[in-house]
Amino acid sequence: MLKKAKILIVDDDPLNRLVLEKTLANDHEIFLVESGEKALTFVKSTTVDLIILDIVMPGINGYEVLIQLKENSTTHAIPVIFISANTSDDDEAKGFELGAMDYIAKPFSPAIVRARVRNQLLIKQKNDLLEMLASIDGLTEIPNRRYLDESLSREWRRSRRAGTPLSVLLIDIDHFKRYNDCYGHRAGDDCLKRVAHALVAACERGGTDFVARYGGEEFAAVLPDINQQEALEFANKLRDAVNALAIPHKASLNAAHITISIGVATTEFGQVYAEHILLEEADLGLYQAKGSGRDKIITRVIAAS
Ligand SMILES: Nc1nc2c(ncn2[C@@H]2O[C@H](COP(=O)(O)OP(=O)(O)OP(=O)(O)O)[C@@H](O)[C@H]2O)c(=O)[nH]1
Repeated sequence: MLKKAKILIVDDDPLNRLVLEKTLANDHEIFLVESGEKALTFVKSTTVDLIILDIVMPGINGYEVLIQLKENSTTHAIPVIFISANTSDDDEAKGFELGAMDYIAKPFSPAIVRARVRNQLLIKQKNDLLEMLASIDGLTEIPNRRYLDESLSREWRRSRRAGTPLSVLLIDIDHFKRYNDCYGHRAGDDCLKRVAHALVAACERGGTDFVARYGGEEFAAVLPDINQQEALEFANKLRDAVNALAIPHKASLNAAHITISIGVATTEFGQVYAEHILLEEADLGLYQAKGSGRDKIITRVIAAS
């Protein structure tokens, strides 16, 4: 049995909103808004399981709403069903190309709307589960590189489009080979887990900030809307969190405990022409942090390109 799903209905026609609400309110929790702008504002503060979206509306239309939902890491996975009186093949094809899950023609049959909504909610439940399993690193149980790469790609597109800052951090445990050699691989695994959990716990903004395991003893973070100074503060917090663990590392050449080095790359106005540039710059910063003694943070701002 499905738990009551939250469904957002976006339609400028009050009668359509009313009929859709009556059609679905028995089985689901319904929210109604009359414009694309209000829909985008609503999903910033409320998590919904499905959106039923009209296409032709005053202000931004349904296609544009969908584009913006797809570009945002917290809303990109919400299934969208278009509901429209525009029923040409081209309209429908455009909706699917933009990522809509279904397309219902107006006037609609309540029974068909209910059935299609139920189908999409079942698909979403299964997708969420698969997505979660595919995005988690097996050892540390934090997001993996796949999750990070997808998130970076999305956030880079958003930053470029909106001209907003975006920062990327690459974080590497110092002298970890020596740790493995000294304490054994199993202790190395435990150390990786402890560091991973400390990094995750240091992320405060919940949904938007996260730390992923990037590979081996390397971690990474994607920070939307974060400029160089804020990224540096964030990196300092991560470094402090790992230092606070005080994991003994007698084979380290720079401290008596486990430390991390961090490279930070920032685009202040979304002017980076490819997402891999951010990772390359962060990697360069990390290389410099290692070269300047480890347990260090080096930030790099990417100029217009
Ligand atoms: N225990 C354990 N070790 C790992 C894992 N993944 C990578 N490593 C080890 O991490 C070590 C990384 O070594 P290097 O790349 O030489 O870097 P480092 O010793 O940390 O030196 P610097 O980065 O220069 O401070 C290697 O010995 C890898 O075997 C893992 O999942 N578990």
